[in-house]
Amino acid sequence: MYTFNSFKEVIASTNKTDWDKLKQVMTIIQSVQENKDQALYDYSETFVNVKLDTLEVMQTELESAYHAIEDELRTSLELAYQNIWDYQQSIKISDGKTSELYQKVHPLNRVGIYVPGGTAPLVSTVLMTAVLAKVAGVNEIIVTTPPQKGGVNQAILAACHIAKVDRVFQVGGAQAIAALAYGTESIPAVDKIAGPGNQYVALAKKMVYGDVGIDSIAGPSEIVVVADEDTRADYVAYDLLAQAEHDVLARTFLISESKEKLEEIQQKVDDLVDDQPRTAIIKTSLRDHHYSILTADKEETIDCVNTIAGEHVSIQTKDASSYIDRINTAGALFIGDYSPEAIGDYVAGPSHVLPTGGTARFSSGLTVNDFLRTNSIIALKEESFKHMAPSGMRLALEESLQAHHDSLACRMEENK
Ligand SMILES: NC(=O)c1ccc[n+]([C@@H]2O[C@H](COP(=O)([O-])OP(=O)(O)OC[C@H]3O[C@@H](n4cnc5c(N)ncnc54)[C@H](O)[C@@H]3O)[C@@H](O)[C@H]2O)c1
Ligand SMILES: N[C@H](CO)Cc1c[nH]c[nH+]1
Ligand SMILES: [Zn+2]
Repeated sequence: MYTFNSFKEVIASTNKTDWDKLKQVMTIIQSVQENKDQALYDYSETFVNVKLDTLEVMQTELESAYHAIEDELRTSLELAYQNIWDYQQSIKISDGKTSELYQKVHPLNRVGIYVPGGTAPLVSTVLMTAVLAKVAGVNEIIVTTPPQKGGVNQAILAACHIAKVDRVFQVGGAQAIAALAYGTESIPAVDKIAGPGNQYVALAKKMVYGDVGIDSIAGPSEIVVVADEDTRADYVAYDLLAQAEHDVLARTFLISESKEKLEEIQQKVDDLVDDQPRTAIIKTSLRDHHYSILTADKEETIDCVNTIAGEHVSIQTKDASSYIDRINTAGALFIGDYSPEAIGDYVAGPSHVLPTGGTARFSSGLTVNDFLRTNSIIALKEESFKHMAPSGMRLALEESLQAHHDSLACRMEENK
């Protein structure tokens, strides 16, 4: 158990780039740039032991998968689809009011979406990304997801059909990010890559950024839970297990001003962990990346949450709503007993693709607006120009940029 002071040193040292892993990822990216499709076939054999005949999944397979999955699964996907669509539509930015100065919004042309599938097929991620691109009006949506023995997961394909994804490729890891960034014989280069993934995917996105757009660093999952003396220990325990089961690198943070509650929750986690099918992953994650922090008071609790800048922050105290205005670095904030993080993973509406590793200090969760770009419009009338230009001319002289000055001055002189 940490105090906030002892924890501060730990958190400062954990959010650093793993340079050795980054070098491995760089080798993969360079290999895809040089050998294109062949590198993708080779990495499929190396990393997932699958010998592929083709990289692309046909559209007809998406439709067949949609009809083949269980009715209950199809209905669940469709409910999630609708909630995601409605929420994203409600937050979509639009053109500024037309005047002499305003902003115009344009959908991106072609985007690549990464759907994780290493240790679990993240069906929900298809909807939490592609639907947003669709609401934005993106012209072409390309999904990549790791190859699987026996073919790509049927529910992932069905979700791609529901979201009207244009093309699907069975390519995973850093090699998928490289293919989307630079293109291969089969996979066209995209304008922006979005979607979460493990450390290799996250590092690859970081490396290709600039040659292509990325959404954020959405790496191994994290949760920060705040509990008080009345919090349900079983609820919190399951919430911690739910994030720990994503990855051995997943991080879980539990904060309370009550030492007894921290101990009770810890005991509950210990009691439940062996019943989970992914117990090996969970135990490693908890052993290496679980932090239980005892804080002195509410101010310190808030300071601690903001310092972590976690992907998910779940407030399960009696005064949960009072935290909303005070937490300013959460990827997403979950308030009260009936907003568990897992409801956000699947069906609430906001995307579950969120920044990790402290990057929520400066990045936001994925939204429809990540698939739009804006440009400003400057369409001045003569009168407005003539009002502004003398100041511009003076500033140009201050910068020793005579041609800038003259570009304005010649228009001041015209039609005098
Ligand atoms: N932050 C978010 O928004 C968010 C959302 C959903 C999931 N996630 C995270 O996504 C991740 C999914 O991870 P996953 O592993 O199950 O699937 P993944 O699809 O992200 O990665 C699997 C691929 O990683 C590559 N890989 C595996 N081991 C490698 C190695 N040693 N060297 C190079 N490449 C290697 C392989 O190509 C493999 O196919 C988890 O970390 C989860 O927490 C994050
Ligand atoms: N919790 C993950 C984001 O960290 C998203 C997810 C998808 N499926 C289940 N969970
Ligand atoms: Zn999850």
